[in-house]
Amino acid sequence: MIAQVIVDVAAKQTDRVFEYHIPDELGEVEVGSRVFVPFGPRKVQGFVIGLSTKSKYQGELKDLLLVVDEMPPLTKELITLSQALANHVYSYRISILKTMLPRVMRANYRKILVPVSAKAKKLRLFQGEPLDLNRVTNNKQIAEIRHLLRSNDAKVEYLVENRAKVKTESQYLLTKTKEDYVNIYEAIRSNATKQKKLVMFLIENYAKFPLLQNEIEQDAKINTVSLTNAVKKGWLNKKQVEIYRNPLDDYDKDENQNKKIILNPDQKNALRKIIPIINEKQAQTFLLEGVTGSGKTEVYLNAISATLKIGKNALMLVPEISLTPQMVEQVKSHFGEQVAVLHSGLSEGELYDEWRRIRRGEVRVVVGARSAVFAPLTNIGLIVIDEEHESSYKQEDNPRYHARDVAIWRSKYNSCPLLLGSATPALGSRARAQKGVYQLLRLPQRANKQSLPEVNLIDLKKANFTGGQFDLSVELVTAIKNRMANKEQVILMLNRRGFANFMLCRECGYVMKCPNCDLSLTMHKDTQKMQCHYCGYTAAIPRECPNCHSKNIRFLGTGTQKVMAELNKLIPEARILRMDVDTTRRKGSFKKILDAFGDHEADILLGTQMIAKGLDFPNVTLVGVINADTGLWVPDYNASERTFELLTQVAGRAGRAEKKGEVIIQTFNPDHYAIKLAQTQDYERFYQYEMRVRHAGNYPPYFYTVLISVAAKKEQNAAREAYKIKNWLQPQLNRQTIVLGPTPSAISRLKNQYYYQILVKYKKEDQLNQLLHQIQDSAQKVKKYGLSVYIDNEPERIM
Ligand SMILES: Nc1ncnc2c1ncn2[C@@H]1O[C@H](COP(=O)(O)OP(=O)(O)OP(=O)(O)O)[C@@H](O)[C@H]1O
Ligand SMILES: [Zn+2]
Ligand SMILES: [Zn+2]
Repeated sequence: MIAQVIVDVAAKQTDRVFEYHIPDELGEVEVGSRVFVPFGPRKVQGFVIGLSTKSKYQGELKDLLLVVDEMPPLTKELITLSQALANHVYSYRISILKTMLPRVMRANYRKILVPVSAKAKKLRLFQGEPLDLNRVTNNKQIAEIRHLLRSNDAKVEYLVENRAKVKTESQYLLTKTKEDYVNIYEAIRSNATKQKKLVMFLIENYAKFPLLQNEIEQDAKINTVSLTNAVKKGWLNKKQVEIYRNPLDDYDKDENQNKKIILNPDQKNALRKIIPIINEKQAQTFLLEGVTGSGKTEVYLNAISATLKIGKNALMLVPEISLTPQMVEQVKSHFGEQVAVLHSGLSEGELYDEWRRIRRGEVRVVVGARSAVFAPLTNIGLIVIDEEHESSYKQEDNPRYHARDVAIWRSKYNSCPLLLGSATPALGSRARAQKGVYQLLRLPQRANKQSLPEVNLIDLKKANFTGGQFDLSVELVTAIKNRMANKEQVILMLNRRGFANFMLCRECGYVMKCPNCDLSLTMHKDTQKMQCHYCGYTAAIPRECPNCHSKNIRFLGTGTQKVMAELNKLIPEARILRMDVDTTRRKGSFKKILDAFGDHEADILLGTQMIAKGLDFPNVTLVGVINADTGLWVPDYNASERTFELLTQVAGRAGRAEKKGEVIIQTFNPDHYAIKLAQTQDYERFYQYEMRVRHAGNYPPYFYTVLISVAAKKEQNAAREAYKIKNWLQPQLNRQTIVLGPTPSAISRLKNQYYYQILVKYKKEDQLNQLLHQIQDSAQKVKKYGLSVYIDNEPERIM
């Protein structure tokens, strides 16, 4: 047999199928397997994407060396998907295949130097074993290595290091009959109490065996020494077994179980449309547009139940799952052990375990963040995407895929419905529903008939502030105090989008910037450093202007820490929880903070955008937005959409149960339509308005867009190459197609690279895909000049 392999070398020349002969001793090799193959002078990893009996290749095929995993990590579906996606997102197929694996399984290559000649083997350099080249730093050694390589006394090899470790534990098995153990028990000296205890345990728990070490130790307070002795005496056998780490151990399983929910008529209506399509196994996409607190989750859960009922499995995506432990708890309490969870908050081991449970067909429901769209789940009968408008569903790095597009592909492949849900659908999704491509379902009211909260706008240009800072208006502070007097809770959001805490000199206007990037440095109080958010560069906080040495410098902008200090001063009795990137860095900290807030251990939850979505706390009656505007001036065509969506979502956290909610939004632009329409939380009106804006500007969803970015160390090289691309591309496109640029990106320099970009807006271009692939291919050839070209299909950000 012959294996068709995609090798793990990301380059144009290798972005194709290579054939290898499968030697008999490897047995049957399946499609989807990870393999190890000789490739030129090296050995590399690859994926088997097909099998054949004949080859067109004239010469003799090399042998496949080994199969890495017991079970092929990728399914046939995922192999097929990888091809379609590579074409769509202008990525090498190997990059896609690797993206489909959990992080832990993406092999690390270790370069090692292996002695060849007898002379080399005796060298001190090797000390009897190959040398790890990644560890070599000293110049003398490097010279010696070069010399050995040139004289062919040594060669470089690549070792694949699989980081994923299976967790094992000791398991004990019985060796004798129950009667035997009784006899043994009788024979033990009466003062050997530990032995007696152990054997009695074996007799009493005879039917429960085999048992894991910690099960025995926990149950019977029998220690390891006793167990080891028992094995020596032949009373027990011991072996190592594989166990799964359970990431949901710390979730309270029946928290929601007592809450019996009777579906309201809108929810029932939605399900009446969805369930027949699940049963008929049709690839229909639904858009569930339901206001905040309308009970979309309940619709998802019922649809998943219906899917399981017909013997099919369900895949559910949520944005950054660690942000919504509430959602995970609900799914878990409904479907219990049949659920696997995949997200970046898990440890590598936990992720690997969950992933294997899915691959082995041991679970029926998968919940996860963006990359879970590649879960190796089979027999899929329903895909759900919650908060489908979330921009985190688009991966910003190569491969630049959108989870929604992948879900649509899988829905077609599996012939099953896709259910998208949001209170603020992406404009493009809503437009597709308008055209009938998706079926629109609406939940226009909150689940319990409670009205949406009332929203007040505070004009920051005229506001009265309390305290010495310009962060908190009198109205907002008064409202917080009122709510606290009622023992109700408050969510305060500080918008960090397009925003920084930077240093400005009031004498000469100097702004402290990163020497590598074109960005101002952000001040971090906790680390006492000025930091670049893109490359990580840090510098000390200056006491005087680095430019003119004036002491008259200011740190502008506000941060959660500063607001927290301010609140502590103004309302000393307030208990405040802070939630931002700094307080949530450690695993599990999200859940801790949210649990504490849910248990009313604090009055105020103060956080960045991460608290805007999905939270459901019945006791929250006031939501305050400290600064609504920062995102409005980001130079992106969708800045208004993002702002409307964020404000509507965060407003929706207030008054979700019996008590009525109130929202206060502080803004410099109370007349901007995105803010005014967020005040009424009227998505449909925003949709109508924004569609006209997009139409006038020839923007999506009226046009498709592709962004071509060119990066180089020297600015003129990036610009020159960008013009070359445009001049080559434009004459080959239709007249109505718009090609904008090249322009320097809004952030034109990042990590010492200059960026120029071209935006192509088009309605119909049959050749474009092929032309872009050509651009990508020729970019490979000029790579030696330090140029790189990125192609982003339907970019979420044009900066
Ligand atoms: N039929 C119902 N009757 C009473 N309460 C319900 C019903 N359906 C859902 N709920 C409750 O309403 C609250 C809001 O529901 P859910 O969190 O699903 O809203 P949502 O639509 O996802 O909102 P958001 O978009 O703001 O996240 C929850 O506490 C839920 O338990
Ligand atoms: Zn930088
Ligand atoms: Zn200065």
